[in-house]
Amino acid sequence: MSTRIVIKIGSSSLTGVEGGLNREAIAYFAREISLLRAKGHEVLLVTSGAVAAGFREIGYPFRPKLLHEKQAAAAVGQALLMQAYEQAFKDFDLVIAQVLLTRSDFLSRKRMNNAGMTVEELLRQQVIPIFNENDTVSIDELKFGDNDMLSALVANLVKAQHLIIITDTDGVYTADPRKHPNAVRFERIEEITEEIYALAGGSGSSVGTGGMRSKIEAAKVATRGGVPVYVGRVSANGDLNAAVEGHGPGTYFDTHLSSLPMKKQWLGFMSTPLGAVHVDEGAEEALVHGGHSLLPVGVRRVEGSFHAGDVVEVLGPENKVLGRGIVNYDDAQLRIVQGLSSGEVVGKIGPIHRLEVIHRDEWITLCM
Ligand SMILES: Nc1ncnc2c1ncn2[C@@H]1O[C@H](COP(=O)(O)OP(=O)(O)O)[C@@H](O)[C@H]1O
Ligand SMILES: N[C@@H](CCC(=O)OP(=O)(O)O)C(=O)O
Repeated sequence: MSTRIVIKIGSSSLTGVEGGLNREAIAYFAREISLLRAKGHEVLLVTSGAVAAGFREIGYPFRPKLLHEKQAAAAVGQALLMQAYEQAFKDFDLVIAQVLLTRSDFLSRKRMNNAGMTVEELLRQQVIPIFNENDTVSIDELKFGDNDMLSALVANLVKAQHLIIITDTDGVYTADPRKHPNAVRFERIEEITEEIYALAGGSGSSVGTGGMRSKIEAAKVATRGGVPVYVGRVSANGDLNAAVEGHGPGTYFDTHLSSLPMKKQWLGFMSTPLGAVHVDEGAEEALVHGGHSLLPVGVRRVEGSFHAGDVVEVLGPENKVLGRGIVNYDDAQLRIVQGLSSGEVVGKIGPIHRLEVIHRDEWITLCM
């Protein structure tokens, strides 16, 4: 059956330690992807490597650390990267498209939906969309930084059936295998727990950015969105197909969920909360386990400045983030009604449009 597959290739798999593109690697990935296409699968690529490909060309002796230097290197490297992909895919009669996105594109549902429609059209026309972060315009606070999270958001956006994150290690180990040779690989991770987060370290190479931690964060977002994830190395003929078919030598992250509605994905993983609402134990139980809305009576404290319709984060009695929702009160109003029963609320501020602080349809739980 034809499936939709998002493949993320990290800098470490595309470039040498001293920068510059590894054209053999690109030719190899093009061949592997062409085999998936020949089987009728739809393939979308998320590629890193612009900075790594460009820094030597521009004259820097090593991968730059300053933002404007990285942006300059990426501007040079992105062109080289796409040129290399274009040549490599041409050998298989495959047409590619460049899609550069920033985190702020995902903050706006309108821009995100527009990007989604363009990508659907590219796929209809049998084109392979190749995504990267638009490094030259991204600003530090809004950067993906590495492309792991971008690949998860793209996989959710297009409702992919697989997200394959290709890196330079055979998956997730009990510790960074570069530093701990006795570390053991996880074949399957059914649930991403705090323990799994704790054992994942940063990048082990001089060209990679996020390390295993950012891959696990990305896996969490993708699996919550209903997309199963594979993390591993892909280097021999047939490896990519094996990874897609479930017998790759890396780590699989299961999902028991069907794809979340786009509105909830946006709420949970793309929106920016403008304030925080602290709730008591009863409200935590109602929101997280009961599937109920948040009422004023459960609110203990309000932080930040926001308007009705904005996104806020909700924290439990132990300051744990429980989830996010769209709030129906301005922060000033909410401070007046916090802790009040429903009858008291109307007495205090008069007739209101919606009593719930956050309606359950506009809520996503993030603590499970
Ligand atoms: N628990 C772990 N299991 C596997 N790899 C880990 C772990 N902790 C840290 N790493 C490091 O993460 C690196 C992969 O991430 P990164 O360098 O960002 O690669 P990429 O460029 O492919 O995104 C590995 O080479 C490894 O050194
Ligand atoms: N957008 C950047 C990604 C930076 C990066 O190193 O990412 P990754 O290799 O995925 O950890 C680039 O193309 O260089």
